[in-house]
Amino acid sequence: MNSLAVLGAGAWGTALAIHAARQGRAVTLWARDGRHAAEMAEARENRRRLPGYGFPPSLRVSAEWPEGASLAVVGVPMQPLRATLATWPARLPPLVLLCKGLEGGSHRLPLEVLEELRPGQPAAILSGPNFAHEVAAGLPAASVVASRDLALARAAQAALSGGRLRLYLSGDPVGVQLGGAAKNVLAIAAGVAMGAGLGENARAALVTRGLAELSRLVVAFGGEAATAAGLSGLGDLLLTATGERSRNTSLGLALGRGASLEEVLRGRSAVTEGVATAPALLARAATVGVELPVCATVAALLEGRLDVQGALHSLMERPVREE
Ligand SMILES: NC(=O)c1ccc[n+]([C@@H]2O[C@H](COP(=O)([O-])OP(=O)(O)OC[C@H]3O[C@@H](n4cnc5c(N)ncnc54)[C@H](O)[C@@H]3O)[C@@H](O)[C@H]2O)c1
Ligand SMILES: O=P(O)(O)OC[C@H](O)CO
Repeated sequence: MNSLAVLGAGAWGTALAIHAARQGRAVTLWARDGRHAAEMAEARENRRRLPGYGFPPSLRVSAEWPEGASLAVVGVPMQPLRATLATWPARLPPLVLLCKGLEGGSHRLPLEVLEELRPGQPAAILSGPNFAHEVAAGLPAASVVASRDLALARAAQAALSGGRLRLYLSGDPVGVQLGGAAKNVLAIAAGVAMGAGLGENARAALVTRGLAELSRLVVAFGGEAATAAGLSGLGDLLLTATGERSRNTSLGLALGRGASLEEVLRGRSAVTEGVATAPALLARAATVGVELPVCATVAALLEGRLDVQGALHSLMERPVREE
């Protein structure tokens, strides 16, 4: 691997750029906004998205398109992915997407959006239990890099593993992407339960039944049940649904305490992927006849069709069945 580009200076892209540069790799962090790039180059830190973590010397910041990279990590969130890709040059190096979610409207997974726009573009997905600030702090973490193109996934694994970040390889990109999408929606459910004072029993039940929903969905889409039980599924669900640092859980907490969705979103600049993903996930699951009761309840809450008591009622009054 010669040089690595990180396209998009959000929190997670920046953390991975810092991590890779610490491993001695030549890394260019590209920001679309020239002012943001200039600020980062001056401060040697991304004060807008990941304050407090200085850039290693081998991390270069640029608003100029990084030519000649042999691999590029894409740090753009799910909803702006399509519009952002459309502005990029025709020829791109192999890509590693970081986003977790489904596109509203098309209900597509990240690699599907890419394939639709750039047919044949080599790409992988990286997903797992990773808060950006912990990786930037050099704390130990693990994640999964998945692609149908295992040679590319191996190249990404080699380029980004090292130090305290351990990447596992997977040939199940659909299962990995569904895990990253569903955990955001399920984390909102966990947050609502805690915010509304429903108790830790309720949270554990929601997370576990949510994992069962995810497993059914992964298998229905031709993925492996083991992927749902791995880092990108159970692992990320554990982290996101229990960590108050999670934007999805904290949004759920606020809703559970009685705030409206508009109030919560008004106060944030960072993405909360579960909001747009909840209805998209349901629509996608309906195409293969998979029922997602916990995710459906979150979607109904977000759309204002249910309040917390109504949500609780709709889940508890479902017919009892085998686990
Ligand atoms: N932050 C984390 O800890 C973390 C960890 C793992 C995965 N992820 C995933 O990585 C993706 C990026 O998350 P993040 O936390 O780095 O994002 P962020 O909110 O910190 O930054 C978003 C980045 O995308 C760019 N962008 C382009 N178009 C945009 C638009 N229309 N709206 C918002 N931003 C736009 C912004 O300029 C910015 O660089 C998400 O899908 C998220 O789920 C995040
Ligand atoms: O803050 P969240 O909820 O977007 O979660 C961040 C990461 O996806 C955790 O793996």
